[in-house]
Formats: sequence, C-alpha cells, structure tokens
Amino acid sequence: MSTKAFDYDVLYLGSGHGTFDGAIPLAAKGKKVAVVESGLVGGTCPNRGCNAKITLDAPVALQRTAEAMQQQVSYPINLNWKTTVAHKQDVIKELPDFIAGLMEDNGIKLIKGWGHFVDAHTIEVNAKRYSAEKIVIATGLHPHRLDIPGRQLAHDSSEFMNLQKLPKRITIIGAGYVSLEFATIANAFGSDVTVLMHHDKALRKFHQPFVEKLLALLEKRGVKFIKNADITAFSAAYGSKQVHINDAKMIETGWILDATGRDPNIAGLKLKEIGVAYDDDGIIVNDHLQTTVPNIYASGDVIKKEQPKLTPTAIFESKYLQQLFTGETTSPIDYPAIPSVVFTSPRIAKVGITPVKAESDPAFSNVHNNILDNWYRHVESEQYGENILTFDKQHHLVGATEISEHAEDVINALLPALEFKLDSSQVGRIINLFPTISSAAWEAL
Ligand SMILES: Cc1cc2nc3c(=O)[nH]c(=O)nc-3n(C[C@H](O)[C@H](O)[C@H](O)COP(=O)(O)OP(=O)(O)OC[C@H]3O[C@@H](n4cnc5c(N)ncnc54)[C@H](O)[C@@H]3O)c2cc1C
Ligand SMILES: NC(=O)c1ccc[n+]([C@@H]2O[C@H](COP(=O)([O-])OP(=O)(O)OC[C@H]3O[C@@H](n4cnc5c(N)ncnc54)[C@H](O)[C@@H]3O)[C@@H](O)[C@H]2O)c1
Repeated sequence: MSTKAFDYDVLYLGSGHGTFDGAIPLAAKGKKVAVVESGLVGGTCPNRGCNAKITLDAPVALQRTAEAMQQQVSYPINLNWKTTVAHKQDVIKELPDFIAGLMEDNGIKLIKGWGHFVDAHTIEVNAKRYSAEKIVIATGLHPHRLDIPGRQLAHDSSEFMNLQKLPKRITIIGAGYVSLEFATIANAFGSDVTVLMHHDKALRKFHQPFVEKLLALLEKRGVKFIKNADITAFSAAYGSKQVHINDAKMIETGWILDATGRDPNIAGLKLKEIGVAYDDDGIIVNDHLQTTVPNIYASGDVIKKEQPKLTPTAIFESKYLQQLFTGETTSPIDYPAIPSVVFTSPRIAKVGITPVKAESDPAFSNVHNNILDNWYRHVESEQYGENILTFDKQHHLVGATEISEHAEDVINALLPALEFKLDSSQVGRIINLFPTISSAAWEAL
C-alpha cells in the first residue's frame, strides 16, 4: 500500500541497473513503486554498454585464441563486422522488453518520458505530476564531448557499436576504458586505429607497468598512440576528416570517436531548486545513499563516489536501497571489494589494494607471478601474462591484478579469498573444478 499522501512509496528516475535490480524486489515485497525512463528500459549497460560491447569483443577473443593455437587450428580466421553488429543487436534487442516485463509483472508502474523535480516529493513527466514518499535519482551518465570547433564531426561509443560498416581509419580521443576496448575491437576487425592520449598515461587506475605492456602489444598489432595530444579542432574536407592537434599537427581520418569520459545526467532535473547538492562528478550522498534532501536518494553512476562507476556497483546500491526501504537494514552501505577489468586483448583486471600502495606499506607484500609457470595456461598456448598478488602479514589476500587473455576469470576466482579474508586452512577447503582457470588461479594463494 502506498503512503496515503503520495501516489507512490518510491519513485525512481531512470531504469538502469541502479534502479531495476532493487526496484523489482522492492515492488515484490509490497511497496508501491514507479519508474520513469526517457530512453530504452534497462539503461546503458544492456543497451549501449557492457552487453553490447562484450558481444562485439567475442570474435576478437576467439581470434586471439586461434592465433595462439595456430599450430592446432586453421589460421587466420576472418572476422565479419557487419554480421557481428547484427548478432550484437540480436543478443540485446529483447532486453528492454524483458526488463520492462519483469518490472510490470511485479506491479511497477513504468512511466515513459523525461522527468524532473517540481518539489522534493513530486516529479513531472510530459506535463503530468507524480508524487512519492521517497525518490531515487538513478539517471546515470552521458558521454562527455570535447567542446571544440567541429565537435559535431565526432561520435560516441553508442554510434561506434551501431556502425554498419567499419571505417578504414578511426581516430579515438582519450585513453580510458572506452578508448582502449574499442581500439582493440576496431584494430582486430581491420581498421587503422590511432589513439590520441591527452597526457602520457592510459588507464590511470590500472597497474601502469601492465598498461604499458598492453599499449606495446596493441602497438605491435598496428594501433598508433600519440601522447600529449591537445585536440584543438575537428574539420572535414575532401571526403575525409581532420583532427587538429596542439594547433600544429593535423591527422587525416575517416571516423572520430570522442572517448573523453562520461558526465552525470543532472542538467534540467532542477536539483538546485529543491536543495539536492551535486558537483561535476555527480550527486553527493551520505553513507545511506541519501542526498542533502532526506527523502531523496541516489543510486548508480550518477553518484559522486570513490567506488568504480560500474554495473556491479550500481546493482549493489540498488539492492542496498531495497533493503533500506523495507527496513531490512538501517546500517550504512558497506561496499564489498569491487573488481574492475578492461576488456582489451590482453585484458587487465584488478581488485583491492594496488601493488604500488603495497610497496609503500610494510603491512603488505607483493608476489609476482608469470602465469606461464602454470601448466594450465599452456592449454590454449597463451603467449604472455603476469599477475601480482598482494598479501597482508597473516597471508590473507588483500589485492590482485593480472594482465592476460583470461584476467577477468582469474580475478573473479580470487574474490572470495579477498572479500572473506580466508586464511590458509580456509583457502585449502575450497575445491575448484579441475582443470580450470579457477583452479589455476586458486593454486597461487
Ligand atoms: C561503452 C560502455 C561499456 C561499458 N562496459 C561495462 C562493462 O563491461 N562492465 C561494467 O561493469 N560496466 C560497464 N559500463 C558501465 C555501466 O554501463 C554502468 O555502470 C551502468 O549502466 C550504470 O547503471 P545506472 O543505472 O547507474 O545508469 P544507466 O544505465 O545509464 O541508466 C540511467 C537511465 O536513466 C535514464 N534517464 C536519465 N535522465 C532521466 C530523466 N530525467 N528522466 C527519466 N529517465 C532518465 C537514462 O535514459 C538511462 O536509461 C560500460 C559503459 C559504457 C558506456
Ligand atoms: N570494462 C568496463 O568495465 C567499462 C568499459 C567501458 C566503460 N566503462 C565505464 O564507463 C566510464 C567511461 O569510460 P570512458 O573510457 O569514456 O572514460 P574514462 O574516464 O575511463 O577515460 C576518459 C579518457 O579521456 C581522457 N580525456 C579527458 N579529457 C580529455 C581531453 N580534453 N582531451 C583528450 N582526452 C581527454 C582521459 O585522460 C581518459 O584517458 C568508465 O569510467 C567506466 O565507469 C567501463
């Protein structure tokens, strides 16, 4: 039953993972819930993020395995961009209806349109007003675009994933997740890729010696990296495009991907008017995900936070809010260790304390491993891989990072040891299926 004075107990702005993983069980537990969505139901991850990207990456991963195993299989194998994009669309196209169906089956009112605040308890969508006791802002991020002459000539990650024909030459601005994942994919499908780095470092939050190794491997495959490139303008002439760098140099290209980051969707929500504090990094919340207006909360990427702005973080937050709103918890949010991975080839994945931090703290020690020392990593003829495991004085795992074609599976396998601080005897009681990546990863503990 809804609180009498309001139309809904909880109204969510946005329908991504920051919303639906918690809103669905919340409605199932009897709360009256509404979700306002201006775009595709499910938000970024299923429609133009993780799911779409990993489907485009799958043939690249297959190609890398075939390349490594070329003594055993026919190589080269051919990658087909057009059919891969079509397959990606087949994989993701049902997801908005599926997620909307789950919401509606559990009694959630789905309101299509763009919402903004009228007051702390009221949202207006298409000139209609909806009130709620609690409101959750889960509006996510949108691509940042360089504000320079010719900006309209550049494209974003969604446009890249919908390209029917892969351009012969692609220039990517930025050196973060989107840049390096899409550079890997475009290069493998045959495009001539140039990455323009703002400074001299890429993937700043990842272990830099591994990142340098990744750049060197991509360079060997033909990706060009230009460091300290200050982009001053884009232009178009004679059927191609130009990127102007440092007001001095110009490079010719066929297609420009602006991958300079993502900004919070807060403009126009009228947050200032109702007293919700925010800055350029997102909405400011306390340890209960409550904004500066007590009945308004935030969830997912739109929050200003230390934790990585990733789908598992958004899911954890939306589930926490469900527990808070049903009274299952009154405690502050207690984030577990959140792993992250860049789906390049090789991948780099990580969780917990970094090797660099461990080096400067006598409480920790790093163990460096060459993954090829483990027989299992020769099954697919892996060519290269390293990891660093970080332990405390009692030999609990407190951090791990790996660069390899299977880095994400290794870090996933190690998570229970890190999150639950397993001691050696507990580690010994975990039996992994053999022979697998998980058992190979666990052996190193
Ligand atoms: C190219 C790309 C690849 C990615 N790959 C990965 C990956 O491999 N792994 C990973 O963990 N994460 C990945 N991410 C990040 C992941 O997609 C996000 O962390 C996740 O989607 C955040 O969920 P959210 O609910 O906070 O926001 P979103 O999913 O962005 O949802 C917000 C929703 O709010 C809606 N909205 C905004 N304003 C309003 C309004 N005023 N009224 C109504 N509706 C509104 C938007 O239309 C949107 O649907 C990737 C992101 C991108 C862009
Ligand atoms: N595998 C994954 O989990 C994954 C994949 C893709 C995206 N994501 C999510 O999406 C977010 C956005 O990814 P992203 O790659 O767009 O952002 P990012 O923050 O990872 O990288 C942005 C890059 O743009 C550069 N840059 C910023 N301003 C610039 C300028 N003026 N000129 C040139 N370069 C400039 C930065 O130095 C940085 O290298 C990530 O932070 C992550 O949360 C996750």
